[in-house]
Amino acid sequence: MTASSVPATGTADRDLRTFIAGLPKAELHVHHVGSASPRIVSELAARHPDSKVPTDPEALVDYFTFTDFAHFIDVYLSVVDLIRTPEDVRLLTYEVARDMARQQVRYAELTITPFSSTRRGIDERGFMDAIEDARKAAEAEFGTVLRWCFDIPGEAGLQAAEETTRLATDDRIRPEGLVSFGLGGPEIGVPRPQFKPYFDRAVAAGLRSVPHAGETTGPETVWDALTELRAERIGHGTSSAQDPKLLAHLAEHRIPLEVCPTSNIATRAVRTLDEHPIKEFTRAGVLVTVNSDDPPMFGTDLNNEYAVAARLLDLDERGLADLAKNAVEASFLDAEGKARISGEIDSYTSAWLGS
Ligand SMILES: Nc1ncnc2c1ncn2[C@@H]1O[C@H](CCC(=O)c2cccc(C(=O)O)c2)[C@@H](O)[C@H]1O
Ligand SMILES: [Zn+2]
Repeated sequence: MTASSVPATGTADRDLRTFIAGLPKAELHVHHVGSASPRIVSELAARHPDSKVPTDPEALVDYFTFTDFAHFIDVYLSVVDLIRTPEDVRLLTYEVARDMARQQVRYAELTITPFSSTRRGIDERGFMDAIEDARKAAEAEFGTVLRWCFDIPGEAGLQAAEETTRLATDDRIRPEGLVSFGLGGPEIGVPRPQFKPYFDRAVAAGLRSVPHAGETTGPETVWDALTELRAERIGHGTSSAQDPKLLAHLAEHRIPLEVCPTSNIATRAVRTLDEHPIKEFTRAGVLVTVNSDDPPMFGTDLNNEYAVAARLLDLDERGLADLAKNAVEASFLDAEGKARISGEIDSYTSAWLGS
């Protein structure tokens, strides 16, 4: 690289990052507890000083460096342990929405694991009221629309599945903002088909099926998610790239993938960004959405994930706008909500490009 090409590349990258920062966006794969910023984590850690989570935001960077997926889940659960009261839940949810609004996120489907909170003693009514209260405040004050995905922490077993399904389907407790039903945590040793009866009940109650699959195991897990759990979108789906028939199936049936590039590196599911299969997905015609998963834990945010995708997919502003519109299309918003955000994306992009 010549010395003179350095500033030119830097400028183009900066311009694209500025474009991304203002681009209206939707986020479809982001975890509630995994979105706690260093500021929120240190505030919660200070409230609960018996925890092993560092209170110093700088020390958190080391604490959030993972040796593998199992280590990530251990650290994740230590942050779950910081959330002990409905007021902690409300603070977390409201502050997460504020961070989203700063990034021009207009709509987010936030994955929440209510079982992890109810089993730690938070009253279920208090929990639901706290997330709903924060959802309404966030929409009124920041203009960010939140919807919930309740996920089963698969490794916690069928009792967790039963409890999550009850909380998601019982009209007396399920929150108004709930739209979908998921399955998270480790995949190794946690076969997807055992969760079929729970997904059947959730789908019968009107929820959309969005399990994690193919993040840490092979394409057969994605097939299981499709055939047994009736998945309408796939969380990660990274290993789908190993199975051309699966890629063709995802493309033909318009089953979107919720791709989270930096997460896959941080948990060591993929070795390097350059080896990430996102390009193979778009080449096969799969509807790709880009997401942040657990942004502060992975040292990223949604804007950075769009910049990563721009590099891996060689996208310009129009390509990035199309990527943002993929997320709107793949969302569980109604037609009017989709048209509104897509329209905003188009207006912003036209104004930016001066056309
Ligand atoms: N990249 C990710 N890929 C997958 N999942 C991810 C990712 N990021 C965040 N999660 C979240 O981690 C939770 C894991 C919780 C879990 O395994 C567990 C096991 C045993 C007991 C308990 C408990 O609470 O006592 C919890 C999942 O439910 C999911 O929401
Ligand atoms: Zn996830």
